[in-house]
This record gives sequence, structure tokens and C-alpha cells, in this order.
Amino acid sequence: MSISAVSSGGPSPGAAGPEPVVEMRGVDVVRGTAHLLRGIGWSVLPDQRWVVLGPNGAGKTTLLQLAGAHMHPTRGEVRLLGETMGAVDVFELRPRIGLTSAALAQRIQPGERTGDVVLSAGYAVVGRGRERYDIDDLTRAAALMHQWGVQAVAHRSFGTLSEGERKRVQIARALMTDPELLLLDEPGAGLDLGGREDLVARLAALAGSPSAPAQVLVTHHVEEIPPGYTHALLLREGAVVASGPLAQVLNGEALSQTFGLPLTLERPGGRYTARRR
Ligand SMILES: Nc1ncnc2c1ncn2[C@@H]1O[C@H](COP(=O)(O)OP(=O)(O)OP(=O)(O)O)[C@@H](O)[C@H]1O
Repeated sequence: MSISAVSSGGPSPGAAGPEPVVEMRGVDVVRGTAHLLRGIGWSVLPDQRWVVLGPNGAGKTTLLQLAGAHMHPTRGEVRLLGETMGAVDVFELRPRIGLTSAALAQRIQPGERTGDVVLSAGYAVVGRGRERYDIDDLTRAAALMHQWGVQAVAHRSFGTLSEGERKRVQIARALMTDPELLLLDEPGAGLDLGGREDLVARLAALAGSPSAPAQVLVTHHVEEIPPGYTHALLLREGAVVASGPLAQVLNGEALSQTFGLPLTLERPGGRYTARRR
């Protein structure tokens, strides 16, 4: 099997510009009496890199589940890679979207060989079974493991890796299918300072690559926003506080409103930092 030949989702003929990879209109997600998301409107273009910021329980993971075709909205329209959710086979859509999350990481058996965790992504399975891989797959997996600094641990079992190595293995796996959209749910969670800085630098390099997919990064921490990210969506209690180009929407006032406490935001050396006012 070759899993590297995936269309790049370019502009449709006659269209004024590139088609959004994510488009949400009037989206609500309701569970019982709980409104997880309300009235979400959001559009992500192929060359954009978005950070989604918000406190615990704001609805960030729910938003990423929708964008990853792992959930349907209760109301409203979600279009992913030009397809409308509800009118498309999600099993055809999901390989075109790379997703990393704590929930997916928990499905990886600690005894799985790390190289197989990356390689098996094309079959949407965790770990190697009876699948057959061709030389292109093996070459791509090796290149991605090199790019994410985990080639040296390819033969180790996943359970023996450090948290930083695990996070980078998951991103390499998410990129294995050459996705048109990469969704990263709190990739910096649980990392020490060195691990975080290494991850931010690698994500900044990916953000700067013109051939890289559209990217959406969920985090609680402005310090984790990689240089090169272009847009921000700020969420609070399931609703959008602000959304748009990073330089326009990310400021102390919007951040204070999002997190519900008075904050100042600074950007020394191209990196953001926030503290209580
Ligand atoms: N099935 C469900 N039924 C009721 N409430 C739910 C359900 N799933 C999630 N929630 C609630 O919806 C809210 C949003 O959850 P979500 O995981 O999207 O938030 P989050 O912003 O990712 O939070 P965190 O930063 O803590 O990971 C939370 O209050 C959560 O408890």
C-alpha cells in the first residue's frame, strides 16, 4: 500500500480562492442540557495555522472532534475538505485529517514498537497487524521519525518513551497519511520546559513549510503558540470570544475575557507570554 499519494486540496476550478479545509456555520453541540458549543462560525484556509485558546471546559476538544470528523453537530453545518458532514462517509474523510489527542494516545498499547505506531496510521489502526507496507510507506515513516527527532527510538516500545518523545511520535503518526489538515489537541501537555521548547520549535518549522497541511493547535498556554502561526480562535463556555488573524485578536483584553481574569499579554522575541495583571 502507498499512503503518500493524497490530493492536496487545491482551489476548485472557477473559485475565487482556495476552498476552506474547515467551515462551520451556526454550529451547536448539545448533550442533555449541556451546551458544549454554541453558534460557532469558523473557516480555516489551507495556508492558515490556527491556535485555539480557552480555559478548561471551554469546548476546545469538542471543536477539534468536529473538525476531525469524529463528531456531528447537533445543529448547524460542518464542511471538512469540501465535504459536508452528514453527507459523506467519515471513514473516507478521516485519513485526510491528522489528529493527535490524549484520547488517541491512550489507545496505543505500551508494548507497541514505536516505528509501527507511525507506520500503521495509513490503516487507521494502532500497531502493526497483518497490514502490508511498501517501500514508500517505510521511507515516509522513517523520514517523519527523523523530522520529529524520534528515529533513535523507532525500535523501542511506545511505553518506554518519555512524554516528549510520545508527543512527537503521535505527530509523526498524524502526518503519515499526508493529511490536508493537522489537528493537535494540547500537544504540549505534560512536557517539561525543554520538551515544550523543542516541540514549539518543531511546530514553528512545520508552520513555515509551504507544503505543510493547514494546522489547528489547541492549548491553554499562549507560551505554546509557535512562531509562524497566523490565526487565533478564543473560546469561552462554548462560544467564540474572538476569532481572526493572531495579531488582531490576541491581546490582553480578549485573553482576560476568555479566561475570566485580568491578564496582560506580552510578545518578547516573537513568543507570547501572559500573566495576571
Ligand atoms: N457527553 C457530554 N455530556 C455532557 N457534558 C459534556 C459531555 N462531553 C463533554 N462535556 C462537557 O463539555 C464541556 C466542554 O468539554 P471539552 O472537552 O470540549 O472542553 P475543553 O475546552 O477541551 O476542556 P479542557 O481544556 O479541560 O480539555 C466540558 O464542561 C465538559 O464537561
